[in-house]
Amino acid sequence: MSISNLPSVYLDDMKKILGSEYEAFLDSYSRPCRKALRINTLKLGVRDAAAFAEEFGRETGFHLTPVPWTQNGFYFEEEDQPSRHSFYSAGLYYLQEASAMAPAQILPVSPGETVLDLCAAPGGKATELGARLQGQGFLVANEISAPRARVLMKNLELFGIPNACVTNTEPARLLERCPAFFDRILVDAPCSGEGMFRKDTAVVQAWYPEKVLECARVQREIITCAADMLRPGGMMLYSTCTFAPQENELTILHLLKERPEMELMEIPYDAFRRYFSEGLSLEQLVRLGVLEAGTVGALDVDLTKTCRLWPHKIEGEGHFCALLRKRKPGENEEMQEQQPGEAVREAGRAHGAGRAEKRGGTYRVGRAGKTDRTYRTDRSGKAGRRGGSGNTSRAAGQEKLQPAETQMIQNFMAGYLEQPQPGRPSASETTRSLAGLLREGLQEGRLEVHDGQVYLMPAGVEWMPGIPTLRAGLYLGELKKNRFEPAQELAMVLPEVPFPDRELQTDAAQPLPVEENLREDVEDHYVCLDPADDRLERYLHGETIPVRQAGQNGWRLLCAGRYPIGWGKLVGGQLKNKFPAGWRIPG
Ligand SMILES: C[S@@+](CC[C@H](N)C(=O)[O-])C[C@H]1O[C@@H](n2cnc3c(N)ncnc32)[C@H](O)[C@@H]1O
Repeated sequence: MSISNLPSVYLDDMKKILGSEYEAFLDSYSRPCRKALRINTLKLGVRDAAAFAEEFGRETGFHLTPVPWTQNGFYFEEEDQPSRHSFYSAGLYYLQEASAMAPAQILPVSPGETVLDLCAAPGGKATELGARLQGQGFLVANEISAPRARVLMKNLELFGIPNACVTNTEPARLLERCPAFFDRILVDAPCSGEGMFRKDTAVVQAWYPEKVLECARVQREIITCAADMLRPGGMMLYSTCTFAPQENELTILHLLKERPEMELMEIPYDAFRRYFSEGLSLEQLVRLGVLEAGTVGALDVDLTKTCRLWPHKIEGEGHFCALLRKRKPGENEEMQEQQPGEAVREAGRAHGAGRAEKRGGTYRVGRAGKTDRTYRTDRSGKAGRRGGSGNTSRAAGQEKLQPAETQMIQNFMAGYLEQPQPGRPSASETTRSLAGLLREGLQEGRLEVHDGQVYLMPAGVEWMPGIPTLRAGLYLGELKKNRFEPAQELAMVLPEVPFPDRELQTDAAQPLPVEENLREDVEDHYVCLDPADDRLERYLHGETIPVRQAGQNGWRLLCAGRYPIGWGKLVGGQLKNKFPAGWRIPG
């Protein structure tokens, strides 16, 4: 990127903000942008980043270096082309710019929490938040744009997140249904994108000076709605990929004035101090002419608690992050006086006690482990999920699952949720716990069927109609005349093959000796190919592929190495392709 292509108004502003660092900042435009990927911790454990980089690098041929401010982010080299590796189709990682990994890293998220990503498409942060829940709790990933919401849904499905709901609505409408509802909220706001200028010339071309204030107006609305959806005691992370203070520190200032119950938190700098810089102070904002000097005296806030990521200081693009918390009632007097509305406070208290309930019936939430397992939602039907428009309500087409049907589904799933036998090498901890969660869901009978489509519902959540929803619960497959046809979404949440040492099929024509530790029932469930086998690529294009005939004809989970990528039906040494048309990679 040449500096001569950058708007002069933008450069003037940057010079004022950066002062003596301006030249170094300009130099960063002549440095290449490093590409990065983030490992899906639902599917792979990363305990020691350096060791993982080496081991996974050996397995894939990638040249990986840890991104220092994340636990599971790695730079790769141009030649690695991880999007073309079969592990990409197994959902083992997400390609994401290194600075963009920061917001989801900074927001503390633990299994069991109720989390909202308010501006979520295409899912760079939502996939990480979902992975961090480790199947427990609930993620609502919302996106205002319908086409982008569909991309978001696909990415969450590819990541195998079993407890996510994808909604497609405006923040204000979501707020009507969910006041004081979420434990954690991420607001990765639409912005003027100045921090991406180095990486993407299209963003430079789309920029104009007024865009900064236009975005700032939208951000103020979004962040205020988000704060009202946060339960007292909950935390929110606001981020942008721009440098303009009007979209960053001033948006935070606006929120703190409008919602005094919100407080700015120190970003845990122990982990991040070396790489991130402080946000601009009130005095700096006055010097820049974006804040009136007269207002500063009345403000009691330290905006330097926010943080900025600068491309001349780190190997990443420009970002801004602010961590906020909503005080609980009684934490201070001022907050109690100005809490926005009695209803919100009521809902928040109930939620704190383990169950949120808004009277009038817009929503109720029972926490995991409760016997109340009703779950309601607007859910798009088959056509909707594959790109149609309508959201059908739950009542339409809902059927009762017969005990024999439940049994059939349980039998089908059981083959893929086995615990490794004692003495056999075991799958990763994460994988085993995910298998446990699925088994638990089946045992608790959290299955629902709509127009023949079977869903596994997250534990103890009830979601009332009224929110346009693309996906809620995990789509397991379809019931057809006493048959169960598994869905791609199910393939993506199934654990890795629980036999790490199993030999891989390398040649369809050459039968492998049956390994000692391989039982017939395993042969009846999986086809595992070497991750570099070109039959995987052919499968991803939609072709039928030849494989070794082992066990009976029927459904097989095709795996890249040990990691599932999709279904096929084995018939006489041919694996008939069941990879959905919408997922196929153009040939
Ligand atoms: C920076 S992007 C989000 C990127 C995403 N968090 C990720 O990591 O992949 C901002 C998103 O906000 C959405 N958006 C635009 N206008 C909005 C509005 N008024 N309210 C809520 N979201 C909006 C955009 O469609 C866009 O997908």
